[in-house]
Order: sequence, then C-alpha cells, then structure tokens
Amino acid sequence: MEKRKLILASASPRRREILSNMGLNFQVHPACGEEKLETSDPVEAVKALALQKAREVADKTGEPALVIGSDTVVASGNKILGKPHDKEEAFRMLKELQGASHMVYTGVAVIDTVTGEPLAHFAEGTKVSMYPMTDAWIQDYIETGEPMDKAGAYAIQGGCMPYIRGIQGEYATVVGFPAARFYQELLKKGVDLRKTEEEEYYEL
Ligand SMILES: Cc1cn([C@H]2C[C@H](O)[C@@H](COP(=O)(O)OP(=O)(O)OP(=O)(O)O)O2)c(=O)[nH]c1=O
Repeated sequence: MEKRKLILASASPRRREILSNMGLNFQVHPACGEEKLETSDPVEAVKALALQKAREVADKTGEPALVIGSDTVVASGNKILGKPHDKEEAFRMLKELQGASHMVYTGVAVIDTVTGEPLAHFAEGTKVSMYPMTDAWIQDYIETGEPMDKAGAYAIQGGCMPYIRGIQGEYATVVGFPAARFYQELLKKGVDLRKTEEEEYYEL
C-alpha cells in the first residue's frame, strides 16, 4: 500500500474548518503565488486557479502527499465576481446580487506529488437566491469588514445569512470547499479518506 499525507494549499480558515469537520488529518501550506484569471468561463477559471495553487505547493513538497488547491468565485449573469478590492466594489457586488439568484463555483485540484499529476480536478456549482437588500443594510454590512475577503462580497455562513432565500446544491461549495464532492471524487479513484492506519497517512 502506498501512503500519502494530506496537504491543504490554502490560507482560507473556512477551508481548514471544513476539512477538520470532515475528520481529516492534514497539514496547511498556503500557496502564495499570484492568481491569474485567463478565462471568462467561471468553471474553467476556478478549476485553473485551484490547479495553480495545488501545483505551486506540490512542487515544494518533498514527500509523498496529496496536495489540495481550491478557488471560489461568484457568477452573476455574465460577470465573474472574486473578492472585492475596496468597499465601493463590495457595494456594487452586493447591489448586483441582492433580490436575485447567482451561482457560486468552487474548483478543486488534488495533486499526487509522487506522479505530479492531478488525482482529482473538478468544479462544483451551487445556486444561491437572495432577498432584496436596502442600500443602508449593504453599507452597514460592508462596515463589519466581513465581505472584504469573500468572493461576491458576502458570507452565507455569517452576516448575510438573513438574506439567503435558498440554495440549490452543496452548501459547503458556497463556503469555499465542496466537501462531499471531494470525498466522492477520491472514492471513485479508490481512495477512502476515512481509512487511516497511521495517524497522518492515507492509503492510495
Ligand atoms: C460566497 C462566499 C465565499 N466565501 C469565501 C470562500 C473563499 O475563502 C473566499 C474566496 O476566495 P478564494 O480566492 O477562493 O480563497 P482564499 O483567498 O480565501 O484562500 P486560498 O486562496 O489561500 O485558498 O470567499 C465564504 O466564506 N462565504 C461565502 O458565502
């Protein structure tokens, strides 16, 4: 049996929490490279960015490991919304999203450092519908600071909760990591993340 460590190539506390909640043993090595968007298709964009992050960390990892990279964007109409650069952009994003439906896409790439190839590479999408927001509410929400490091300038798990009319798809995709899809994709490749003989290692 071949053994691999699990490494999360992310600085996102949300992704760390989701993997912890799944009961997984993993190390965190955030990717620091610049994220370059080279496509206007949100599915292709999050897949490419997830792969960039996983690749950067996998190249620096000198041991047998599965390195997980991930990226989340919001797609509204034909616009892709990442993290807002300033409060004005956050306001424009929330004005666009309120009272309507949009998609949240999260891409995941899992690179096996032994082969250098992706063991899994996919994007998952969840539809989110929002109640209408007043400008005053949006301003107050932005002042909390919460929107500034979130794709689309909101957190479904935080202050935006009272405006979420409903979702269609996996909740965790919106928070930044599609936990169930990730688990199922690895299962298809014969990797069951529940099984750890030694504390830190998973069998491939
Ligand atoms: C829409 C939405 C996004 N988000 C978050 C998930 C992601 O962390 C973030 C989008 O930024 P990302 O660039 O995907 O990730 P990140 O910079 O936080 O972490 P890293 O690149 O190191 O992996 O927005 C929420 O927490 N709640 C939400 O409702």
